[in-house]
Amino acid sequence: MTNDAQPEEHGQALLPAVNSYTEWDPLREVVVGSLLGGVFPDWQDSMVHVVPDAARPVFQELGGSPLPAGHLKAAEEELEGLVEVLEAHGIQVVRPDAAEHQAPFRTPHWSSAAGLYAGMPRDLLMVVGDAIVEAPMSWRCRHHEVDAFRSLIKSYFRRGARWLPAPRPQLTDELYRTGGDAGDWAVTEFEPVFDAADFLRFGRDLIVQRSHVTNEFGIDWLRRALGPDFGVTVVDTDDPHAMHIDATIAPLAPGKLLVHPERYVPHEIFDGWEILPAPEPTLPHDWPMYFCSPWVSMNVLSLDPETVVVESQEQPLIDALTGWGFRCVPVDFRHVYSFGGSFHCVTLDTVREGGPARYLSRPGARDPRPSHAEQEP
Ligand SMILES: NC(=[NH2+])NCCC[C@H](N)C(=O)O
Repeated sequence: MTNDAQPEEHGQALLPAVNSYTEWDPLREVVVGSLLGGVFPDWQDSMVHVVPDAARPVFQELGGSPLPAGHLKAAEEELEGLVEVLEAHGIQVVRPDAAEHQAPFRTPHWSSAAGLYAGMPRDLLMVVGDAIVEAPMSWRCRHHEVDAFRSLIKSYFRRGARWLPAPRPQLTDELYRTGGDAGDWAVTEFEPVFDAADFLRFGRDLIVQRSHVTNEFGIDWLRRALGPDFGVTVVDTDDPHAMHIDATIAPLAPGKLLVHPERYVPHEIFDGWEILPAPEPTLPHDWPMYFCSPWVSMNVLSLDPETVVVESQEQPLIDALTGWGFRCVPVDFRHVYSFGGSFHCVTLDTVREGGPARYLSRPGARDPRPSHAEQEP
């Protein structure tokens, strides 16, 4: 495992340093996050919409404190296990730099008691073709999360990748909606914000959900930054805690969509795709889950259109995927679940085979809404 792999090292076909257009093409290189030194996030009221109820007092009381050492150590060992499995499949694995997540920081407008971790690159970064996009994340504690990945991004840039950092968000109080009606989003249209994990890539089309961390302004910014070669379509989901689409929809191969049976809302863009409802997760009800729901069971990672990395104890999902014709690669990951995600969340696929093909039913699909987000009154 090196942090400076050369494209020609990817085996038979020469591929650019960064090349990834879908969630399923054969994987050649991937970033795997690290939870080392991770801390509980400094509480912001906007988190109330997405943090599991049981975790709220923990965040409010322990914001900025280290994540529980024993559980974190087990999670880091599971991440190492994932790295070994990926390398055994001939996939190049690169990791982020160590970072001082406990360090407090401030801007002229606000301060944060600490950062968070470098465990979920999917939330922060997105690869679209040969471009690495840095997301303007709305949680203040994540404002410097990219620092742990910057040496990797600079290395990819030096080897020919495009680098698209979104406008650095101000994250002033005007961005956050406190209180309001149940249907209101936690973030206003004050400035462009999104988490990269609210998007999924289908070749020339991306889909995205509006969420408590992704606003229309952010979706508009990305649509314009990617230009006319890519369509960006907003799809609805039925998740009151909406943050990150990859535990609601998981494209596994061309025409095969794994979905959360309640959160998934049918959309014409998936016409012709086989919709595969994920079975109930098997996580014990008393398992510590600080950041997300047990439905991260469906947050799988495709190594190629036939092969999927699945949590080893999610037997109903393994059986279902096997029945749908996939080869499942089981990896222990329940301790990682506790800190916010699973295989798709903790990875960033920087090199996959394949190119900008069309897979969705409205070629060049675009959201018919106006080309810019209306400003909030
Ligand atoms: N990229 C991620 N961290 N995805 C995690 C999605 C978790 C989702 N909000 C849930 O609670 O089910």
